[in-house]
Amino acid sequence: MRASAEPFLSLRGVSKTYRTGGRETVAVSDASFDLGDGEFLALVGPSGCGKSTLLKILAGLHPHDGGELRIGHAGFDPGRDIGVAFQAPLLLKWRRVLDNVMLPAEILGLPTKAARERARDLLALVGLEGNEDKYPYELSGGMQQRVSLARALVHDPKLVLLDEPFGALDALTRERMNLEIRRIWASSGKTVVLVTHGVQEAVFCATQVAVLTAGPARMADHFAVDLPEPRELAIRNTPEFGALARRVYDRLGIA
Ligand SMILES: Nc1ncnc2c1ncn2[C@@H]1O[C@H](COP(=O)(O)OP(=O)(O)OP(=O)(O)O)[C@@H](O)[C@H]1O
Repeated sequence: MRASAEPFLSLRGVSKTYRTGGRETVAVSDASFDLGDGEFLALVGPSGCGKSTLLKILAGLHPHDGGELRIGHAGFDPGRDIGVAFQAPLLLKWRRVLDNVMLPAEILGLPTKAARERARDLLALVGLEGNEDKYPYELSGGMQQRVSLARALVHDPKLVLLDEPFGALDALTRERMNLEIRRIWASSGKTVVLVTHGVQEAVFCATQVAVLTAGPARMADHFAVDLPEPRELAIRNTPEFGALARRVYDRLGIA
């Protein structure tokens, strides 16, 4: 692990209750954990357990209404240093693929030439070389999701928040993207938080796994994944991997 003395992320008793139409929904209760610099955290759990809500709190899109949250070190700028990719790709349909990827760099006023080069490199990295001038409607759902992943990285953020970014991909592309996101993570030193329903994906990708359960939403477990690096897909067949995956299934009450 690459944790420094002061954690990059620190949550203590973070909670969030939605109040709509006279109804209250406890989406997150008592989320407490530390995450070191350059760690890769997977938030895993069933639908409705509050994973997306927790990610949106980290992204600064939703306020939390209880507990304490600290992100980044001195000089960390949430507007500049966070990259987010959501379940839905949310591309602008009137902009070509390259211009969609460029969007955060434009908003932040980063030098155009360097940003365009980086956008092209990222599109190649996610397997979309040659699609730069297409419009989103010309791409499959999985390709659109990969554009949104490239867009989340274009401004070189320190913290990357990924909400089920591989959900719409076929199984083979999903495995390839798991390897790619690990490669990007390993070579960049970024801190990554990945929301997923996939137990195997969580254990394969992450250095830390947090298990959330629904009804009521709460954190059921949080552990380090001490598997050797770099990881290849075959690691999923080892007893060590199997034991960690079983631990998650147990916490989720899946026999
Ligand atoms: N904007 C909102 N207003 C009211 N309730 C909400 C809102 N967003 C989420 N919820 C509720 O909060 C709970 C947690 O939702 P959340 O989307 O965080 O779960 P999730 O674990 O990400 O689910 P999924 O895996 O299906 O995306 C659910 O009961 C959901 O209905």
